Amino acid sequence: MRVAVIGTGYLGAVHAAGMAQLGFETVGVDVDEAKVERLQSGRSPFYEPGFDPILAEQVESGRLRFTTDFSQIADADVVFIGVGTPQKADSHAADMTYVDAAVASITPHLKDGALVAGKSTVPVGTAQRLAEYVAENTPEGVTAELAWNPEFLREGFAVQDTLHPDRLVFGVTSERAEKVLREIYANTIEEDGTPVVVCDLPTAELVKVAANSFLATKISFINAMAEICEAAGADVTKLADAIGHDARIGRKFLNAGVGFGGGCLPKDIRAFSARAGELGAGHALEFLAEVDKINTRRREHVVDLARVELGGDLRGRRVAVLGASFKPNSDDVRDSPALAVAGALHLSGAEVHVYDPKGMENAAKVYPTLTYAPSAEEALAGAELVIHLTEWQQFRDLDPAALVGTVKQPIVIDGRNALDPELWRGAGWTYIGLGRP
Ligand SMILES: NC(=O)c1ccc[n+]([C@@H]2O[C@H](COP(=O)([O-])OP(=O)(O)OC[C@H]3O[C@@H](n4cnc5c(N)ncnc54)[C@H](O)[C@@H]3O)[C@@H](O)[C@H]2O)c1
Ligand SMILES: O=c1ccn([C@@H]2O[C@H](COP(=O)(O)OP(=O)(O)O[C@H]3O[C@H](CO)[C@@H](O)[C@H](O)[C@H]3O)[C@@H](O)[C@H]2O)c(=O)[nH]1
Repeated sequence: MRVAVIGTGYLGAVHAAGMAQLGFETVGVDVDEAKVERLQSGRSPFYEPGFDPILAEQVESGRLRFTTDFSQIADADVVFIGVGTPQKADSHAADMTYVDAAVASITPHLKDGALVAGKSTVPVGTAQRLAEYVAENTPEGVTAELAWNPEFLREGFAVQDTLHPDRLVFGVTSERAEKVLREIYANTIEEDGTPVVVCDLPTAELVKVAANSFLATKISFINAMAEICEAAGADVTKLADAIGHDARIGRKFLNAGVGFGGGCLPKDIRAFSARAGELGAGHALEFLAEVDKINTRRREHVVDLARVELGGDLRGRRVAVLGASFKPNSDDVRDSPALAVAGALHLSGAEVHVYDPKGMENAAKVYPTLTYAPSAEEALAGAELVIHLTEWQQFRDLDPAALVGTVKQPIVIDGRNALDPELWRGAGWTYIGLGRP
């Protein structure tokens, strides 16, 4: 079988390389010429652990190629759609222009029997609408079908999650579509025993936003507990350990701190709520507005803490921010809590020096007025306050004893509760965790 992947961002590029790695001849199509050129030369346009070698190897083998020419999908048996669905500029809803444009661009080139498999995260009802569009607009004599196959990969683990997902969801309208998808994913289904959930189109679309809503709710739940712990003088990390031992709750996604960000969780809960409203079921998801509010409050809380630690006025105060990407092992700064905090401090007049191992190039595009330091040590030099906001291993490994003499004032706010309080306090620092005494 031959595969095409439309949209070669974080999802699509890794999916395309994964498909090639599984032995399928694969073409990745994107409208971004620079991105396509870079990918075609075997170099990744973004940082994702383990991706570069697979990309280089598959492009080199000739099994994987990238183009801006949509007619190159003409021999594809399966065409995956992985273009962006960002939040609209003027509302909480998802911007569907990219998905609609991608489907309009491939439809004239689809071959008879092709399966279009949507992977982008979309408002429920999109798949049915696109299925009708494809059925009505394929060339004379061509019958093509549409399925929805949502993607659950995590950035930082994208390669592993693409090749060995926890589960597969096939939203289909025919046995044939299910059979094609089972063939595509035969490797993981047979070797890993990956569970497959076969369902209708709207259920497949909803599984994706339901999963992200649950994850976001879990994080905001523990951050709400952090607020209570702060008020009561309790420790949210111990609380999370204790409730997490209950297998029904589980410890994962109970790390309290500055909250969730990224190109998925924040915009997905908002788009889901907006769509529920359109369906007349907005009341069912009112709690997601609270989840969002708790999350935003965490960022504000860190800025407030910084202001208090610096005596009430941030103007002219030198602050080191460790972290720019929305999570470690990624260069993605979309809706990054670290950058939101750094930006707010800067707007309040602080002199902010940011360091991140991989996210600084992207950060500088979004926040060009912040100062970017070439190393963590240089960000810290002369700082009156250090704020740790993205828990890269490199930051966990910092030696507080070696750094204590380089700052003007040894105070650290650990916005991820990931540094060792005893170690930092033992080295002479004032350590402030979130939701911890
Ligand atoms: N990033 C993730 O971890 C992840 C995981 C699961 C699902 N998703 C979902 O997958 C989708 C893509 O996310 P992403 O993070 O890869 O986004 P991204 O912004 O990194 O990539 C999107 C790509 O689509 C391209 N594009 C836009 N319009 C196009 C068109 N008409 N034709 C061809 N290409 C076009 C863009 O140039 C860009 O390269 C979103 O719906 C997102 O919610 C993302
Ligand atoms: O206990 C936790 C866990 C995560 N986070 C934060 O939550 C955000 C999202 O983290 P994560 O979910 O690991 O990253 P993503 O790569 O955005 O992945 C999510 O979004 C993707 C896109 O939809 C889905 O495919 C994934 O399954 C889903 O986990 C990040 O800012 C994390 O710092 C916390 O604050 N506390």
